[in-house]
Amino acid sequence: MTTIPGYELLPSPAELADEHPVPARLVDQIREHRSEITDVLNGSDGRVLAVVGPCSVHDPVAVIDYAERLAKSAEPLKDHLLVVLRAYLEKPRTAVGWKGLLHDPWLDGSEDIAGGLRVGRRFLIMAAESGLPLAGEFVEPMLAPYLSDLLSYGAIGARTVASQSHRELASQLPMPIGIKNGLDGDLSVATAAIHCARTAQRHPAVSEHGALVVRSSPGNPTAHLILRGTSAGTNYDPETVDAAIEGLRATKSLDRVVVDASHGNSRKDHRRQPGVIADIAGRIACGERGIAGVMMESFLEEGRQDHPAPYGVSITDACLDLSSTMSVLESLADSVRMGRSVVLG
Ligand SMILES: O=C[C@H](O)[C@H](O)COP(=O)(O)O
Ligand SMILES: C=C(OP(=O)(O)O)C(=O)O
Repeated sequence: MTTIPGYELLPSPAELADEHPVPARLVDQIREHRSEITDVLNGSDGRVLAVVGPCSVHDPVAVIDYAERLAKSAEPLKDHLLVVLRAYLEKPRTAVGWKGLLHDPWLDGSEDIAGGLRVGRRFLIMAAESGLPLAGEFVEPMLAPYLSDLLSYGAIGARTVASQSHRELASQLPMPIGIKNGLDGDLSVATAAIHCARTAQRHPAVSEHGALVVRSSPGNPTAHLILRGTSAGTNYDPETVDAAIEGLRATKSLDRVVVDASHGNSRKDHRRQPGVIADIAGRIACGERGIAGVMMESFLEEGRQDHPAPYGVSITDACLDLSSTMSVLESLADSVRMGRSVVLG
């Protein structure tokens, strides 16, 4: 094999999957999780989706610890909430910064992406053993085939919602895809992205054997909107949710939304997340059906610190601690139960 200066050859997605195969029982579990999440999103399952976990995975051991504790504590809520673990291995940056475990697994700026793919895949297999469905954001479309078989929920973020290649990727992915509103809050961009993701596309992609191919994607009917707030403020108020749903209906898209309590909706202050969820929970208790789920940034300990941070503390966005997260989820589960009795009369 010829080595070209400045290039480093990566294993193909198939080679990496051979090195770190998904055990058969997890393949079945992931298939079931994707279908359960789809049912919750379209309302045929009356539970509410709760995508919770750290802003980013920088210490796989701490996140597995978090996942095991979350899975155990959330078990009693399972009739009302479908809890999904944020297992985010890539971070989109506003300017420059650490791009996540996949890009820089040793957190030393060496950007060993081959190492990151291996560590990331091993981490996702171990996290799936917690029994929780896993969520991730797809930042670099070329890296998606390395890990997408392990995720049950995907996100396209605020910084890439207008990107054609991300919309094409969403049209091919085999799991429900949440598409965030952009930083400026213009919902028409996210609505257009959802419409594109629902539509069949022919587009360039990387095959499982690492070849550059033209792929025919069927379109993803599970693409839906995540309201994450804007650079200027929040966007989970009833009027914005109703306007968003109207826009989604106009393009015959999935007409229920997920509200991200973090980011613009908490104005980047993690302590505001419980208030956002309490507001949503109150509306759900009164019979609101347009909100299919919530997202929260949560880790073992609250807040954030630059690397090296203490065990269980985020090194990217500030998080709510696990015990406060559980209180929030317990109240949300109560509201879902109450809302169901309102809807059923
Ligand atoms: O969710 C995490 C961050 O908000 C996102 O990656 C952007 O981070 P940055 O603005 O610190 O670059
Ligand atoms: C980067 C994220 O969100 P957003 O795209 O909304 O900023 C995230 O959820 O990690």
